[in-house]
Amino acid sequence: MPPPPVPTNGGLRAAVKAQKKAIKRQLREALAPGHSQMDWAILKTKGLNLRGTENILRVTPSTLAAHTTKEDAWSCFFGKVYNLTPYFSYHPGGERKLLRVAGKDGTRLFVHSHEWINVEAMMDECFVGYLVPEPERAEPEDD
Ligand code: HEM
Repeated sequence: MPPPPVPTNGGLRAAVKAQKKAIKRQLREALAPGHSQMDWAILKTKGLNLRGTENILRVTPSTLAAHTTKEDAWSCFFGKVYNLTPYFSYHPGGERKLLRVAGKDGTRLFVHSHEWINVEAMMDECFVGYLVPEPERAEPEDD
């Protein structure tokens, strides 16, 4: 097989720039010690209430939209709503990516980034409830 083409000067510069950018991102989003996926799995076995609610709820889009801060972030994946807050510091893709989907349906971005990840299994202890449509408003009655 012939060797790969040597990049021209411009191509090389672009490659180095992309590499530096990737390293910067990795450093910025490095997980703190004790925050690996194994640590997350262990945390889930501790019997803590990670969902932050007592019962499984029916969540409307407007209720979902009220949970947008890092301290209180809900998102929906494949029709199921999860409390993201406990997972922020464990997410290998960084906290900012999770915050992007807080308060809304994150399925599209989730699938775009890693469709192979089993969100149901990883976030089972953070399951808040099912996304349901807004209740229909009663029409005012004519006299
Ligand atoms: C609760 C939902 C989520 C869970 C459980 C989750 C879990 C994970 C896991 C386990 C990885 C590591 C994958 C690997 O090493 O192969 C990862 C990486 C990543 N995640 Fe997520 N994720 C979630 C939501 C999201 C969302 C909504 C986005 C985008 C907005 C996102 C973007 C990314 C990116 C870009 C990476 C790659 C990081 C890298 O390789 O440097 N994730 N996520």
